[in-house]
Amino acid sequence: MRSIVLLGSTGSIGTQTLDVIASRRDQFRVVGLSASGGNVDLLAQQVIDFEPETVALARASAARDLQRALYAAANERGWAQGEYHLPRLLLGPQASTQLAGVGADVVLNAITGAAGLEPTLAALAAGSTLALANKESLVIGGHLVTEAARPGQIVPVDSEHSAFAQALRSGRADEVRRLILTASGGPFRGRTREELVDVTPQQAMAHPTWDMGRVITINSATLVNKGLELIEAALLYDVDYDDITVTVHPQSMVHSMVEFHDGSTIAQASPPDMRMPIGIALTWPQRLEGAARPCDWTTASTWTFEPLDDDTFPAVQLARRAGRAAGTAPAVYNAANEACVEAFWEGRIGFLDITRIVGECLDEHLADGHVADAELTLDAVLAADRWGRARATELAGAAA
Ligand SMILES: NC(=O)C1=CN([C@@H]2O[C@H](COP(=O)(O)OP(=O)(O)OC[C@H]3O[C@@H](n4cnc5c(N)ncnc54)[C@H](OP(=O)(O)O)[C@@H]3O)[C@@H](O)[C@H]2O)C=CC1
Ligand SMILES: CC(=O)[C@@H](O)[C@H](O)COP(=O)(O)O
Ligand SMILES: [Mn+2]
Repeated sequence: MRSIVLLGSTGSIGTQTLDVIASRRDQFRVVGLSASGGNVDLLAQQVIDFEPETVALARASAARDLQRALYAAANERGWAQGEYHLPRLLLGPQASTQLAGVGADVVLNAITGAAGLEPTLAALAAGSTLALANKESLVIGGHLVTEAARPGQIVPVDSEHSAFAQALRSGRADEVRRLILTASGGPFRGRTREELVDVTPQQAMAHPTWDMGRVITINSATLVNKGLELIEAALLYDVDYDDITVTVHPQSMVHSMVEFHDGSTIAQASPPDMRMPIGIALTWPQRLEGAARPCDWTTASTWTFEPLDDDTFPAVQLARRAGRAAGTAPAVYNAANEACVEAFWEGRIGFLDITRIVGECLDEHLADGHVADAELTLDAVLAADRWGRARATELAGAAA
């Protein structure tokens, strides 16, 4: 029986993780759940269903709402007070970090954004296996995260990196020639820049193959998600940026590939369903039987691959720059993007402004304020994160 702490339990990855666990109570015990406090009704249902010992809420003011929601959810099931479980509550901005550090067998970090960094470090320090969906924490933390981990302690949940981990088992590290990172291309694949000027957040949310949270869905539309994944791959598998190729594969059936030095390419394929990578991350290195449906070979289908249009979607090139510069550059890339996604969502900037502002922030940071990789500290990452957000918000204001 593995004990699981699930951070970000009310989100897209969080709910799918609980879906995987729900039918396998003999294998997994949920000991902790965390959320920001934005959806206490769902969190209350999860508490009643999974009976975690501890619940962490980033917004302390949501605690009372959670207690009310728990009472209402129990009432709905006809339970009186005392008949349902009341977890210990951790409250405030550090609550998920405290929960991540309790020493569960597996901490699955499915928080969105840079807020996942300290929980990631706490899970590693506590010796837990870190099932990592929150790619931002690895990207911005860089070697602070990889060096805090013992070999194999970080298991990727991100579908592409799960594919790499699975394919890499086909050969030795010194037999790998390059990684091929697949991208769906997002909802605007094939469009020109002129055709992207007026696109709306609603159009950007129409991902062709995956149903995901807001930030990652907008990031898929700009290709910033692929930029983050490029840095994630370089850090996880210690591969040079020159040896990672991005290819657009609109069907999202092949989740990524590894090319070996004998000319062989090993691909991992399955329908776009996160329960597969979530399942294998919870039981790595074993596979979790029945985690998701396999490919259907009874009907005709076509899988296509095409080069990325870097002129229309500059996010991957910007990430290559940030990743190569390392140090605090990836933190600025991510923070500026998070601020821009919010500004785009609120109608303060246009779609093309997102990568334009991220690029400008990166240029300014590299010219002045960049902390090199050798000098990187947690404080430097957090300062770069604050600076990137503030500067991007300023530039977004000027664009409005
Ligand atoms: N969705 C997907 O298919 C995939 C997602 N990922 C990655 O997984 C992560 C989560 O994505 P996704 O599930 O889509 O996101 P969602 O927006 O759907 O969910 C985010 C979750 O994080 C919680 N949260 C947000 N801020 C905080 C905080 N400061 N402290 C604690 N909890 C917080 C939210 O709580 P609340 O509801 O209370 O606001 C919610 O539970 C991201 O890093 C994403 O890039 C990677 C691959 C695929
Ligand atoms: C499911 C998953 O891992 C997402 O990160 C997915 O990759 C998004 O798709 P694209 O960024 O390729 O559009
Ligand atoms: Mn992915």
